Amino acid sequence: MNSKEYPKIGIRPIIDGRLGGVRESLEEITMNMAKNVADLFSSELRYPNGDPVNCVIADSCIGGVKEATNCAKKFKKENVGVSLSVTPCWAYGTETMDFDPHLPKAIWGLNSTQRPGAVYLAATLAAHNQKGLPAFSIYGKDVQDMEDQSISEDVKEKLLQFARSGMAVALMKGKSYLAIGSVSMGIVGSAIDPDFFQEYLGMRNEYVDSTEVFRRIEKDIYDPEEFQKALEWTKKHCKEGEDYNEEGKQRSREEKDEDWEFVVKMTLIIRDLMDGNPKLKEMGHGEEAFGHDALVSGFQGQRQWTDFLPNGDFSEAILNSSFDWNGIRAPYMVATENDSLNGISMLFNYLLTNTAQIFADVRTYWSADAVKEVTGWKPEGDAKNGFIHLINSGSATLDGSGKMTKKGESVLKPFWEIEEQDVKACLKATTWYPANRGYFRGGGFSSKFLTEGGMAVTMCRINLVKGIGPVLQIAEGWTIDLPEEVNSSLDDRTDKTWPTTWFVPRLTEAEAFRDVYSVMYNWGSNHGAISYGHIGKDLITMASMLRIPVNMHNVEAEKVFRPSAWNAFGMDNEGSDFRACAAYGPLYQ
Ligand SMILES: C[C@H](O)[C@@H](O)[C@@H](O)C(=O)CO
Ligand SMILES: [Mn+2]
Repeated sequence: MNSKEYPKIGIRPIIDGRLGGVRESLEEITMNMAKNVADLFSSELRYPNGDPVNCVIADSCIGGVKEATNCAKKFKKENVGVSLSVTPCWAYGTETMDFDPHLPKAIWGLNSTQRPGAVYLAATLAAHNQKGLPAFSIYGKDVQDMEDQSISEDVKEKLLQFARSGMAVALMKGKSYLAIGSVSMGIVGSAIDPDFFQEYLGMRNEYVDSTEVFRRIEKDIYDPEEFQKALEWTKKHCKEGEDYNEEGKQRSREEKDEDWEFVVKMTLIIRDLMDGNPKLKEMGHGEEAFGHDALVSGFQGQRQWTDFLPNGDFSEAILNSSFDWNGIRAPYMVATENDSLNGISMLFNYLLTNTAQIFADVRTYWSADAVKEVTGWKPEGDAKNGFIHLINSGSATLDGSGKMTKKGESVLKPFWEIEEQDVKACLKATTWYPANRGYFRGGGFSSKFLTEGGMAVTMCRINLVKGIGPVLQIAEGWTIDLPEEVNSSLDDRTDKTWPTTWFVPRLTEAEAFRDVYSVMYNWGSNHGAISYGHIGKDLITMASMLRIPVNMHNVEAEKVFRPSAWNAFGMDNEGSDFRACAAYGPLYQ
């Protein structure tokens, strides 16, 4: 996507409008605050295509309503999706405030006592709160001279947390979730709730029956040259594993070769359904060339498709990875089992980090005693309190093997930081086993890797709860390594042809994080979306922008950053989150 098409961050320099000395003395300082923040955002934040985030500054400082409305017009024209007001001085709250009900907004009032920047901040936040337009408050801890135009570390952190989360909100607006197929095995997340998408995320829902994938395979509605290139790459880099199906259930070599061709075609077609492909227009398929403008999709697969056709695991895994036959590229967000709520959870993580995502069943809690009982090994170190087995066939990115490195550490990274050796290492760590024919009667292949331990990760999940609406749950923690024989023993008890991640959440005093068992027990669904890094604070900030309450998290209290209005809903932060979200209702209602 061309970065000009992405939403921008709008910056509003707010000034005391009194001419005859006051305003004149502040013009340069105020405009410089805006320019410095714009430089910060463009240097620190990237769009999903890797380009620096674009900022738009109002044409003039805003001292009154006329300049405020001029700025609003400019922001609309420039596709501004996030709004930040900055000021070193007093100004007139309701005359200068940002009135747009859909723009995530914040105000930075400089803590410099020569002029009352903090007073403007408080006065205007009061206006925002009274008018039901919640805004984030940014105010530095230490007084700085007005002439000191640097951005202190604590202010920088808040500005970036706000901007990352606001940009994620803006990037979702107007884009689609594409459901390919419908409900998978009674998984309620694959029964799309269009009101959630429309009212909370500002997103559209697109639907195609799975037969559309089949039609395009049958009618060769995909790029034949790319198919050949993709098949060659797949044969060379995607090593097939042993067939663990019992004798009578194994597909012949010929059938497996046909399956490889089939799943490669599925991959091209699912991508084209999401993004479109101009090549299809050249081939005379003008309508198919458009695609469905989907930022995220879900493939039902089970059961009707997989009961007679090769499964979607190859397609989901490759599309979720940051590379394919065309080289290193941004990952696609594709949910297996068409679990749209886990697809959105993956999308939240992705838009906040620009890294590929692991889709997993939250499959098993292993207590230390149970591990000792089964393997003879008494868990120690990070595993001593037990751990959770995250595993699902299909949508786990191959980046999730943790074979990419940065300064010698296992990481997942934005595609523009990935190097060829990272790709090779991930492919080498992945084996593609013939699909379990008990589950996948139609055959296909499942990706298998074991995630490297020692990575900070965050698992999240959106759940829809009758009477509340959407709630978000978040568990920060780490991946862990188990001794080889312990890993094999536990993994072999499950589905050894699927990707495995051993996960330990950070434990806290909170009930749901009292121990590892409680995290599993309180998880609201069979699935979770796992991102590299501890990104819980950004998820919490973003959720508050969307008015989605967070029902469970283990993020340190000092990192929780929500609109100032939330404070008015009580002193218990987590309870006030629910009360505020209920009071404001969905962002796009
Ligand atoms: C193959 C199996 O049906 C799996 O798809 C099943 O265990 C799930 O992943 C359920 O979420
Ligand atoms: Mn699953």
